[in-house]
Amino acid sequence: MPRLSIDVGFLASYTKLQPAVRKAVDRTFAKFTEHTHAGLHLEKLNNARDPRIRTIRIDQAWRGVVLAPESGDEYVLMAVMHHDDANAFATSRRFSVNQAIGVLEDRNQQALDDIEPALRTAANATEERLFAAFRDKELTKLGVDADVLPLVRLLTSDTHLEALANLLPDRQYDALIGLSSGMTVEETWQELCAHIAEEPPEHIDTTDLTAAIERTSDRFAPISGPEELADILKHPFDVWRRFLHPHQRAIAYRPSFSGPALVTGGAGTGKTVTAIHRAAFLAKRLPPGDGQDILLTTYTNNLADSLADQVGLLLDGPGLDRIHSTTVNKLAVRIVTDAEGTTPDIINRGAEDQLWKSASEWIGLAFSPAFLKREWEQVILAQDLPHRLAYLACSRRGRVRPISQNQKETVWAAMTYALDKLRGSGRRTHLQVVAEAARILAERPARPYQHVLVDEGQDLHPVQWRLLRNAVPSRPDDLFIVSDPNQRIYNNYVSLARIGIEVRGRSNRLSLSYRTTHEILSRSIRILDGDIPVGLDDEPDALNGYRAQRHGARPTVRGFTSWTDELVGLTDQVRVWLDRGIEPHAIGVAARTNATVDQAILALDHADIPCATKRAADRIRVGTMHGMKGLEFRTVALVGLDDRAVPLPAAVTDAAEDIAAHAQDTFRERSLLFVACTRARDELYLSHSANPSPFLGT
Ligand SMILES: Nc1ncnc2c1ncn2[C@@H]1O[C@H](COP(=O)(O)OP(=O)(O)OP(=O)(O)O)[C@@H](O)[C@H]1O
Repeated sequence: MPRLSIDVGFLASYTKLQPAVRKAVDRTFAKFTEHTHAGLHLEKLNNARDPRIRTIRIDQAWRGVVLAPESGDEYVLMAVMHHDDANAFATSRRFSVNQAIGVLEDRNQQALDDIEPALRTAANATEERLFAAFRDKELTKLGVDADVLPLVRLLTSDTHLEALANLLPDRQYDALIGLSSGMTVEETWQELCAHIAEEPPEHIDTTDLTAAIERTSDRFAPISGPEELADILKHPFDVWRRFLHPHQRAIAYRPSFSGPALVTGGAGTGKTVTAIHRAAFLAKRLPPGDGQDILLTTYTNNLADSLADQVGLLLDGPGLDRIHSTTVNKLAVRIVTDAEGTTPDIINRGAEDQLWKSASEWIGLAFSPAFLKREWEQVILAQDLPHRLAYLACSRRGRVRPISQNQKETVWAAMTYALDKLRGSGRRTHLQVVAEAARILAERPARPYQHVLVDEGQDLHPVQWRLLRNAVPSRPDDLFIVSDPNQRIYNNYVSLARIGIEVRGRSNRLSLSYRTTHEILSRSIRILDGDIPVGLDDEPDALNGYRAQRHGARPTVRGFTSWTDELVGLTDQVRVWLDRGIEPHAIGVAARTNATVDQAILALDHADIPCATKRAADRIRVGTMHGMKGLEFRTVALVGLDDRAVPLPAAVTDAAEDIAAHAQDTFRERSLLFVACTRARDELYLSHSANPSPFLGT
């Protein structure tokens, strides 16, 4: 039976069409999936570099370009273009299966033929050869095929190689770039393997298009029938729904993980997308029922809403109502409310800070409010220490500043004072409510969920992990966790193994950023200054292999002599973006503190630029760097990046008080700026007045 696949480039060309042409395209290609294409005329072209490429009439002006087999039944929709462009495209392309890694690739054969004489002339003028150090056998092992090899032997410089960037098959070009930039054959091979989910077989059958298409899931999506085609064409911009990187697909659609699984990867590598696909996959497998069996949870309400929206794009009908998207804190409030019959009264952040201030004063300022709060959250709540003796005996994991037993007595006295006061007010902190919910679930005979999926895992507190652990029975496919320790922006340093969540042997890494450009990524990585955080699996996370395929403008860094001028600079920049046609909601502006955010809003208002702190289609979004977590924009402006604000002195423990906490806090501030920068898809603008943040200098 004929099988149809879509090339991701087809969707890109489809998005540019007028609605009437789109309709004609829909009608034409629906026939393919109905297997009645015998009646469609696939036009063979004279001079085609690949006899399998045909065009198909959409209407008077438009043509589809299709890879159609001479025998066999694998069809690929490649593009839809204006008649002449379609003919030029169709005659110039040639498809092949990469002989090293087995992916399906294409080249601009006509342009390669055209450029060959110039390369030969240049080669005749010199003895130099770019790849003289490599034997044919080595190049062949890296996928360079018999047609490309003679051309490669003519190359004399990097510039000549770069001229072939969009002409050679992508993976063959990548291999050559790897070698020319000084990598060994083995290192280049490792890089190539990043494009496939599994080691390729010993022998690749270069005539097997079906297997090649399956290995190339980031570019080709096989279609099961007319409904699926219609569904894809209804959401042509949401490419992530069907085109997954082979690694994303291998993780999301793995039949089963024998226990909790962890997915790590830098910002924008599609961790959330992978979790959403996994949730949809698990939902479709659930036996019939009417409960919400899958918990999909994340850090903030906004992100939980966006997860729910994305799940809705993947699943409609069965399965969708089985997934409960919420935050851990909201889940806890619901459990406690159900158990106690009333909604818990939660203390706000200002009142909580005041509480620790008064506790610190009560012990004669022997320890600062920040120290006490951290000790309460990171030691007492984290280790679930129920009484004084347990605290005196505990090892204070995660806190490096040593304190004596006498000092522990003082700290405990302050804790007792603060907690008594809190109890007296009838209120609780968020974490206390979460701890209570974890306890309630632990005492119940049954767990409420079949599967729990966690996004932004790096920022959850041990108490929140205990709740999630108690929300699902320990068994295969219980927990699926997504995390990036380089994006940790709260004070939670968790070892999952200590909480009874063992992910060893089930850790997976994603490394290709789909969001941002190479230039923005390089700038953002420099902010981290080479520090390597430890992940939830107790392994250092150096962002190995983290990369972006797209290139774009280098980020702009602007220094001003005053904050007023800096705000004028901001409004000018936003105006330029708007004038270039960037939609307001695709522009993000962020600053380190609420006060600077307020001033940025005032400046934008004053310049008649509509803005809001929440998502709105016709307004640019302004918020704190914390508020940018998990979001993305086409362009991002970060303002107020002075040495007085980034790192924010109030958020960093004094080195004299606790040197380890100081280092942790400083890295957390770096991560915060990293998170904010990596929200940008295409352009990043950074500005400061006075001295720049030290993080910009590295
Ligand atoms: N396979 C894919 N094809 C196309 N786009 C993708 C793919 N995977 C992810 N994306 C897109 O890349 C962007 C980043 O994806 P996602 O939010 O899942 O990354 P993330 O790793 O969770 O990012 P962060 O850690 O910064 O929150 C999104 O716009 C998403 O739609």
